[in-house]
Amino acid sequence: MAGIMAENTEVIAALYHLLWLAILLVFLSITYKAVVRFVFTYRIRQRYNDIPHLPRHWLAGNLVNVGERLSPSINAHPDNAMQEIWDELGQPPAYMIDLAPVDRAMMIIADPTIAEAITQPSPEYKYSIPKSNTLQQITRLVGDHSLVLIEGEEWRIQRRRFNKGFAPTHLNTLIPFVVSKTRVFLDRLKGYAQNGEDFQLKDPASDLTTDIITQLAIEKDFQAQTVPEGQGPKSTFGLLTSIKTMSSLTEKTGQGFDISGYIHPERKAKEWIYDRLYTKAIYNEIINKLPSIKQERSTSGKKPSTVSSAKAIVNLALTGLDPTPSVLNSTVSQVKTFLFAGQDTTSTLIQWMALELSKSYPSSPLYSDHHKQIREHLCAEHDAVFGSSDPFAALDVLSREDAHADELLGSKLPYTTAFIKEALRLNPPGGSARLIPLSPYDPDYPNQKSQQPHFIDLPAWTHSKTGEHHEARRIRVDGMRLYNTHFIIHRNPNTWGPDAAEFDPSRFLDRSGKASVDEVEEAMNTHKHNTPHGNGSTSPRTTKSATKTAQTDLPHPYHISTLPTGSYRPFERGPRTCIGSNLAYIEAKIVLAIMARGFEWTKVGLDGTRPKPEEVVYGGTGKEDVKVGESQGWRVWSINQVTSVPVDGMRMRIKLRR
Ligand code: HEM
Repeated sequence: MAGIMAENTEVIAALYHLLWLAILLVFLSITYKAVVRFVFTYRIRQRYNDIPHLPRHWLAGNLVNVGERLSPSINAHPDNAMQEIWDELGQPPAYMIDLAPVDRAMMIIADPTIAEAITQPSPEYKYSIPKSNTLQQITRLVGDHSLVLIEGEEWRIQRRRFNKGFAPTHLNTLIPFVVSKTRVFLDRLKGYAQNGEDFQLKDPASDLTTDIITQLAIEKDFQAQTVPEGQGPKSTFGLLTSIKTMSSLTEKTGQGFDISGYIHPERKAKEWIYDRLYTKAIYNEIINKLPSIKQERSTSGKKPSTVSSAKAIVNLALTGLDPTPSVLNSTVSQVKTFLFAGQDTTSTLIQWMALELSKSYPSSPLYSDHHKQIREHLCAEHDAVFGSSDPFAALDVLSREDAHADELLGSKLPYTTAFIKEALRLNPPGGSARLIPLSPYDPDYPNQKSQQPHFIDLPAWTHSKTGEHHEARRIRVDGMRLYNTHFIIHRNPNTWGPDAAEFDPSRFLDRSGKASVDEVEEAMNTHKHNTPHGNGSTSPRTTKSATKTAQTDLPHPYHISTLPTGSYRPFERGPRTCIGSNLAYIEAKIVLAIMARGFEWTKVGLDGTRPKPEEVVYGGTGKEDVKVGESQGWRVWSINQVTSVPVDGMRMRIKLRR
């Protein structure tokens, strides 16, 4: 008995010591982390003083004064608050938000030359400065091997594998399918016109883009436009519902601090379940395709000689490869990426285009003669190319085999293209966030100890309010997140001129206003291969900021061809440019060809006619629309739903025009 007691005492004493040891280890680890954080904060406070910024608290930096403006309760995309701060700071080329000790500092970029410098290759960063780790928040949505997330050689190999699926030669084979799906979209619009009820354009537009991207990616027609909600792929656990749910559950970066996002177990569980369902469904679709891909190979004995002989992007990407687990995993990630990236972005573009059309009708409170002229130009071009007898003739013409639809869409619609470009300029659905590890030691990147300091050139600028001049200077940026804020870059009056906030497609037309779009593209890409300097420095070749050459015969004084390189970048530029831009243009051109001539658009609610109190107001803010609308000057603004989307789903009422 005494022996057992003694043994127990020893065990208890040993456990007691272990407990103390554990407490000591936890204490040391917390102390170590606190010291690292302290040093990190100290460095941040020392390093970036040369970059314009709002006043900083000695301990909390900009956490409070910027955090208040980014609060999720404001229900606006962070780009809006960032533009507000930029204005307040006098519109500098870039400014800093200091989030230490909670997070690293962030640079908000408004100047195209800086944006260009960080997205072009350099000796240090072969495929441009790496993406920010904040993007990891979309990992479940797009898969961990997604093109959007991966870096280095892995990225290069994957991009090469999938580029062919988005090449114009391949996309052109898809035009008949896009046209046939746009017919279904047209039928839905006609339905809304007939019943005269308000609707959110986001619904038919995102169903259309879903139908197109699922076909292109995995050759699967889910008939998103006709399947009723709650059935088939739109049932509770259906594939289309899974994508939407995954997207809505994704944490929104840059949206201030929201504790519910971190501790919501129900949300985490839901995310896990839908991720499993979604990934499995995509995986099965790919597995089911393997026999036909093999068949294609064995019948031809070699790879298909033209990309057009195989339609789905996965077919193209898997042809000639052994379907090893790693190949299949990365393919699943890319398909998830395409389904996500191919839907909301293009649907959002369609919605903003409709808003601009609505301003051309006297019923709109935002009516202007300028908008009416723009619509007339647009319709005249459609009359000339597709014939004037039927407003929907574009769909018939484009489906005729002898029509050379690719040429029509490629170069015969310069005004339409300019209209689309302008809609994307004012309302870019995304931006690009990059990150350079802190030198010489970064707590999040311990393997990067030997890295050199990294500098970029901040061009000279004049404070928009005080008129104070600031000389150009080199600023140190390692350790920072660098955010190319397309929303600000595209609306920067120092680049785009005093009417930067106005919708005007002539910025993208040539002298005659009729030239082929290729010429405009050429002008835009003149400095395409602009490579930054080495030695840990990123410095663009073009440093002029809105330096205007006297080109009075251009249709717009701030014509795209006169602007600094990289002023226009809705799809981002450099190696990590969007893979789907050609597809987005094809879709937008076909849709615009029926929206402009076929319907009279009336915006309802925000930016349009004010609803009566008893009317149901729906959209991102629900019945709050009216209240929030008042505070925001009754304009449609964008909110953060992974990409930037119109707050009210673009609520419209339409009539058939002819
Ligand atoms: C109006 C439509 C679209 C806009 C404005 C747009 C915009 C962008 C932007 C700004 C990026 C860079 C993101 C970053 O740097 O983190 C990007 C990348 C990407 N986009 Fe798009 N996108 C559009 C449509 C599409 C479509 C239709 C697809 C595919 C089906 C697509 C697939 C991708 C992919 C895979 C990437 C990553 C490319 C890489 O890093 O190699 N996008 N897009």
